[in-house]
Amino acid sequence: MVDEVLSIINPKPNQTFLDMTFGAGGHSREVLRISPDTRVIALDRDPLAHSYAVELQQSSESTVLPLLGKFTDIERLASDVGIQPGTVDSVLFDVGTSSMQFDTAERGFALSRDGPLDMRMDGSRLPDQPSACEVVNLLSENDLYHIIKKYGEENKARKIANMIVESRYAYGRIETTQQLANIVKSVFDIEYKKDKMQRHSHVATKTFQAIRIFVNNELNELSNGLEMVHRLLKPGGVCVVLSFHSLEDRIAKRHFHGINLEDEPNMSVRDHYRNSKIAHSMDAVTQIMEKCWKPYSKKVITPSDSHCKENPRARSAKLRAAYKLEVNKYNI
Ligand SMILES: C[S@@+](CC[C@H](N)C(=O)[O-])C[C@H]1O[C@@H](n2cnc3c(N)ncnc32)[C@H](O)[C@@H]1O
Repeated sequence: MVDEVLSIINPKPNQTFLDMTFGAGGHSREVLRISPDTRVIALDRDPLAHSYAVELQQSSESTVLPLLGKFTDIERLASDVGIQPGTVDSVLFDVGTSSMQFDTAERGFALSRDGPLDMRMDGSRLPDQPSACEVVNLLSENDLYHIIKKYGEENKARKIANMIVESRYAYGRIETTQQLANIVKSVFDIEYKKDKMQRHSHVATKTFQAIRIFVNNELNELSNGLEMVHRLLKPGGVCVVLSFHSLEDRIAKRHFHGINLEDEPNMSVRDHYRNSKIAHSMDAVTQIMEKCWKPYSKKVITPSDSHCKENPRARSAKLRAAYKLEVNKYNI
């Protein structure tokens, strides 16, 4: 959805564009093609993606500032290169894994390629960050259940967590993506099932997604990152979030539109309203969040049918955008 993203960002000379997910630099390069005099700040937590941003900086006539770090490092990193709060014109989060990460078996993201169970977007640069291997082998059955249920929205989470722990006892450490895929597969009678969009997806897809989200703390990163970029944006500046699954889209929606209790998983609206104290505090949170952003559109933007035919992977893409309102309520 590059065209949609660019038409919302609408880059102009002397403006500052913050690419929070540089990856292979597809979006940043398009911004510079349209507007070479836009300054691009290129963040990524992945050292390989960062090296591409450095290459772009060295080969381009434009101003490119490569930053290595996570969304939640952005205020510190931006300040280190002289970017002050309230000075950025546009921001893009194109969240999820890049094809460079997914297609490299050694990174351990893909269940279709056998590799070590790793899944760390930062590679090994942060010594304290656990890999997928440590998560799968060291966490309790109950913790694994919660991760697979919450981040994978997997109905068979309980059985899968149990099977992982049984396999650890029976066969020792689970080291590879194929071992984990086979353990999950043994809980199902089939290898592939149809997803909501009637595609055939491997039965371990949701479990892999859940573990990846946990390893990289992806949902907290996005939520806290949105608060930080709000402070960096100018009033009237725009933030775009392009996501590929519902958990991330829900976070963007919460920030840009406020909380809709009807949308909250595992949460009964009636239960909340039974306790008026909670209902009151939820109302207050909603109001504060709504005053931070003015949504670009009421509804989520999805790719056209023709776009999906050209690029089937884009089918689950969801785009939301919002403008920063004058008053920054996050600062109170
Ligand atoms: C889908 S790719 C972006 C592709 C990019 N827009 C392009 O056109 O090439 C997502 C990128 O975001 C990075 N990423 C994901 N979560 C991040 C986080 N919390 N902090 C920094 N980078 C992150 C990943 O490392 C990955 O390179």
